[in-house]
Amino acid sequence: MLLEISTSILFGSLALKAHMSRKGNTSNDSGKIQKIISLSGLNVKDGKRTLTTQLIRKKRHDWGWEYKYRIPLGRSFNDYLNKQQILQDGLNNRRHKITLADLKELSWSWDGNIIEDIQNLRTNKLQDEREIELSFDGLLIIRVYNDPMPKEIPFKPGNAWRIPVGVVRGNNEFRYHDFEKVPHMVLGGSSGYGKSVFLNSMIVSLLQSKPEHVHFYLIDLKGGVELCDYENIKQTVSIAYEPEEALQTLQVAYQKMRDIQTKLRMMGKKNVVEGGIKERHFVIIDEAGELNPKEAVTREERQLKEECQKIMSQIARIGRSNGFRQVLATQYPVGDCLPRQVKQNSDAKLCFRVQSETASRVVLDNEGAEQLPQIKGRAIFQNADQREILQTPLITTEIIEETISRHVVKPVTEKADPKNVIRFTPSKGGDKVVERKARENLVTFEEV
Ligand SMILES: Nc1ncnc2c1ncn2[C@@H]1O[C@H](COP(=O)(O)OP(=O)(O)OP(=O)(O)O)[C@@H](O)[C@H]1O
Repeated sequence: MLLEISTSILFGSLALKAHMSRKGNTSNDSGKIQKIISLSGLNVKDGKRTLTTQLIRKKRHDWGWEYKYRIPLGRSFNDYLNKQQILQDGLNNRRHKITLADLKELSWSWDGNIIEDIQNLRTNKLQDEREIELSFDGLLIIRVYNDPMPKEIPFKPGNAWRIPVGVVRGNNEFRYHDFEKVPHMVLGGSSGYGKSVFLNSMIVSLLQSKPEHVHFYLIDLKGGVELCDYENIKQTVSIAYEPEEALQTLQVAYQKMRDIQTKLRMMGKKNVVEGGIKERHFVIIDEAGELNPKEAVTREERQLKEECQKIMSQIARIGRSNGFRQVLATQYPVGDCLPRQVKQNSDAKLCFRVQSETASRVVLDNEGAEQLPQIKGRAIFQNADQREILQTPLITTEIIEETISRHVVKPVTEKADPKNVIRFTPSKGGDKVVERKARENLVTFEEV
């Protein structure tokens, strides 16, 4: 009898331990974190005293543990941020041990080959990576997550002017960006981390939820490889692949914005919402760094790029009330690649991994994006209220093609009313602008 009771208690506690361990709830790493902090040289010597990083609070959550530390005088949050990888690797070391709970779990699913099962368990443990995140609110906050974030999230459209941005940790909740609330966005990230995929998700989401009211002014300075798919849809008013064409596309957008402004003034309304205007106009520039006048070789090129940046700044300043939204993406976030006024007016920022703290500052006004893991689609999304790490959706070519196929129109060649013609210096690709403007029956360009 006594033996039966003690066996039940033993197996009951083993089962509970295995369950807790599966949920990651038994692993309290505060001691280990403090040890790693100390070994990586973050404590401070003050004469004979050593000032340490003091644990103030720890809290268990469904997703893992949160630890709060007071950092010693003489250390900054950045010092800890620079050691993030060391901390993460140190914490993951311990997981390589096979525990009693693991063996207990194994016994439940044992299929007769214990050696192979233990080998598999060890391999899985070695690949098992917990991720950590650091932040600062007066105290250093270290979050240790039980499970890594998913590396691939399928595309899911938003609704109205809300587009999907990505999925956050823990409950895998989708975050959206509402262009009615925050009209402009900047995107940054080193090559190959997901800027263009994100732009595609955004355009497809808008096409699916607002096909009758969305208008695009697309500038693809990566030679047209990313946005050319949208060239022949009715929502694309103008598209450009070279800086000269970019100026024309921006001029078309600017002219339209002025027309709306005049219309609203005549109606006595302050903005498109008050004026009942449902159309929204999206100026999207992939590789805005190509329009940086500082990078120009000739005087003409510099003037052209300055003109482009002037219009981008004006759209950023007065676009909101006139229904204009601007999204700029850049792979080279250096100081002046994004005009100051554009940055000041773009409260939404999405930054994939970048090379340096400086690049992170250009996009986010904060460091951090240089510490993101080398995972495609992993980004920091920041607006006035919050800053979160998320995994952006991966849209498939099939979804893009299927969405586009619903809106393709044949290029129209008729000209607009001659009295609306603006003159411009000829360049490659000008015809494309003429065609689209004529189709929309807006102001058109005519070569001189
Ligand atoms: N959200 C994502 N989830 C998973 N994989 C992704 C995601 N975004 C991009 N990728 C992968 O990364 C590749 C490169 O993405 P993308 O073309 O968007 O990079 P980019 O930042 O625009 O690079 P570049 O500036 O060099 O063009 C994609 O072909 C895809 O395989």
